[in-house]
Amino acid sequence: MSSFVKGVALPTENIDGSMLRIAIIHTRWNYEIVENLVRGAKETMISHYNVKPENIIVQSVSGSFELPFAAQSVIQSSTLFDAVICIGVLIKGSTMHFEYISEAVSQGIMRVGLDTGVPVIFGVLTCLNDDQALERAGLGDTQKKHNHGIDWGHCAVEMAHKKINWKNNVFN
Ligand SMILES: Nc1c(NC[C@H](O)[C@H](O)[C@H](O)CO)[nH]c(=O)[nH]c1=O
Ligand SMILES: CC(=O)[C@@H](O)COP(=O)(O)O
Repeated sequence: MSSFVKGVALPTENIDGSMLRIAIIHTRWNYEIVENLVRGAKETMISHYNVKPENIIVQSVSGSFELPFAAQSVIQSSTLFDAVICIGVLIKGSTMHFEYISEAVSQGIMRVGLDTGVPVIFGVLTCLNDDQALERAGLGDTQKKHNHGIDWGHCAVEMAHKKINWKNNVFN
């Protein structure tokens, strides 16, 4: 059995997030799981990068299919956001609904980021059963559990920081 642990290495540079403004848009579908993912992202940005709690705007929508529209609408508001994190949990049921939403949401979220120029983080779990979702939100009772919301918090701050640097031709 491989000892390789799947996961993401943290950014190498020290990032000061104290001036960043981040939006988190989450679903109310599977909210017990979503709630922990949101918590992980928020706490990571605050504790690791000094993002101010008042600069983290949290909005909810019904389900994951609404996330791309919500992200676009929030970005087009008069508030300038440095990054947006879309958080949802899709759990396969007995129809093809899961497959259609998963594809539409992933393509939609990517398109909003590319169209607007604001980093939009894909924080949607696409799970085949409840246990997969619980494990990836740091819940449940397996040793492998890990809250991916933490990863998304790191990613949002890094992409916001790099977007600003790259715009100013800083490539350190
Ligand atoms: N089954 C799940 C959904 N379904 C709802 C859709 O996302 C959408 O809200 C509805 O079709 C109205 O447009 N959403 C999730 O986030 N997770 C699910 O497991
Ligand atoms: C992801 C979904 O839409 C899914 O949970 C819906 O369940 P079903 O396919 O049984 O209607």
